[in-house]
Amino acid sequence: MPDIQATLRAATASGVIPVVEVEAVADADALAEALLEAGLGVVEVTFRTHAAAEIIARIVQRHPAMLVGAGTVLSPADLSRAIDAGAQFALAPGLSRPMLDAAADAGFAYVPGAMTPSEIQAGLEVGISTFKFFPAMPAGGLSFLRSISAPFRLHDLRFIPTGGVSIANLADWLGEPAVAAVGGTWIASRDMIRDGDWAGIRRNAEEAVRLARQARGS
Ligand SMILES: O=C(O)C(=O)C[C@H](O)[C@H](O)COP(=O)(O)O
Repeated sequence: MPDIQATLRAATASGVIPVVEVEAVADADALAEALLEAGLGVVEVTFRTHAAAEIIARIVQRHPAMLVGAGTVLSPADLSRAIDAGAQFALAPGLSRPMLDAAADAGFAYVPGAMTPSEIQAGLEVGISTFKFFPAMPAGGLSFLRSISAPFRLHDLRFIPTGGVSIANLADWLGEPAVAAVGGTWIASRDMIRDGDWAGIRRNAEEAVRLARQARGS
């Protein structure tokens, strides 16, 4: 099992993580290709469709350049399915004790959601310092994130804001040192995937990569 911190560094290296809901296994290849062609080597495949585990397995097997995260992982059973499918990391919108325990037992890179100081503390207690910040915009945006993370300044927290993130605010988020990457469905929305709009997905991904590079001065 690769080092958890190294996996999370790789997953956040581009600054952008597309969050996808894929219904049809047949769409996995075209989606992965569109993202990879745009220079995005990471994707979060959410367990919001019954095909999620199969889609993860397919991308892992056929597109080794892609780092595949399992998203919306809400139970230890989902986590096992994600790991068996070959996912390299897992994320959730929230945080729960059974999930923290299951991920620790598996030694697996798990990014729970946090939008309260209590959730941050619960993660820190088990050695987790990278959190999804969800729902980022409705919760109060960057100023809210700065406020809740301020007391934890000695803990080197890293956040992945999702929920209302888009090209309109991506640069603001990535300008914040505690933000490791942003995530969102806008790059490859459910409708775009269903309609097979691979060109549109590639364009969105290219734009996100370009803006993220600009924002980070890289
Ligand atoms: O399912 C998860 O694991 C989540 O944490 C939630 C997602 O990241 C958001 O649903 C993305 O939100 P939008 O980009 O505004 O559509």
